[in-house]
Amino acid sequence: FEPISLGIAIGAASALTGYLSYTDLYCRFAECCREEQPLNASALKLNLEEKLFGQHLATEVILKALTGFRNNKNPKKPLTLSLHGWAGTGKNFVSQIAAENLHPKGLKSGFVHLFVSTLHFPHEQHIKLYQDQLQRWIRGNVSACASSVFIFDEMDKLHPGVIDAIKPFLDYYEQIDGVSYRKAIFIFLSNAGGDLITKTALDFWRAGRKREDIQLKDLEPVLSVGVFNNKHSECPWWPVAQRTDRQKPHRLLHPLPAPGIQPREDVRAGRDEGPRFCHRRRCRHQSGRGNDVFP
Ligand SMILES: Nc1ncnc2c1ncn2[C@@H]1O[C@H](COP(=O)(O)OP(=O)(O)OP(=O)(O)O)[C@@H](O)[C@H]1O
Repeated sequence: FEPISLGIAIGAASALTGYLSYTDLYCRFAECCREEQPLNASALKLNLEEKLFGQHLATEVILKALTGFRNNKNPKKPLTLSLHGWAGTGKNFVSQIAAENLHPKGLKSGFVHLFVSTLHFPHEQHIKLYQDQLQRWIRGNVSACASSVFIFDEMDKLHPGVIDAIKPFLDYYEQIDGVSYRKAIFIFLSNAGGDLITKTALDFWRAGRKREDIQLKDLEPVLSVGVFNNKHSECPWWPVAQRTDRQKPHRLLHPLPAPGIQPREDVRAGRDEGPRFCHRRRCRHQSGRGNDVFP
């Protein structure tokens, strides 16, 4: 079939049968947010099992957290996942799998936003600018799509000032200026604690135990003390973790020798003044102001 004729044929058939709504038709050709659409848990499970190796805890926790969150019509706060592990253990990889299952275009989606600390927030002297632009970015994109996904890579290298800019979106707020952040998903990737996770795995191996025997309870105390409870921790967003843990300590999950996970949900609702809509590769100001620092 030739695509234009096929499109017209589908349109005509839809109009005649009433089978496809305008939205359905539109979303066949353009990317739609589809925030109400539940997550296909079987597809996500299959994806994780087939593509992600050696990360049974990450698989289990991500699957549980994402399906539970997306199938909840009224989440109290956004979902926050924190993945820990050494370099090359699959944190970005698993984030991509998660993103693709939330928005089919994955990292190419206008609803999935990837930030790399050293790339997007490199200069300490520009922290105020980063804070302002990041908050506008999040507001603008959550206004456009409530189920937007924000991935922050290299969290351990992110300036605390920038983390302060993210924190309000993770907290419990019903609404801020009419925008709800409850359906947004924040994924933080960090090398912090990677050595501790690896040491635990090594201890298991030396004791003749299988990697799959490692359970969350084996990692939680190690990471809690070594990363989150340590004044000199590389994990600069400890205050967020601390507050959340106090609220829901049972949600503090620690993963494996690689994507270690620490899912917890945080929430906050907010509203955007709506001055602009930002997408992953560009930021357009409705007011006609200049571009953001983000690519
Ligand atoms: N557990 C895994 N299962 C399958 N493939 C993996 C796994 N870990 C890493 N890989 C492969 O290695 C590549 C690099 O991994 P990835 O970028 O996800 O690591 P990372 O933990 O994010 O590292 P960094 O901390 O340096 O950002 C992935 O694109 C993937 O192809």
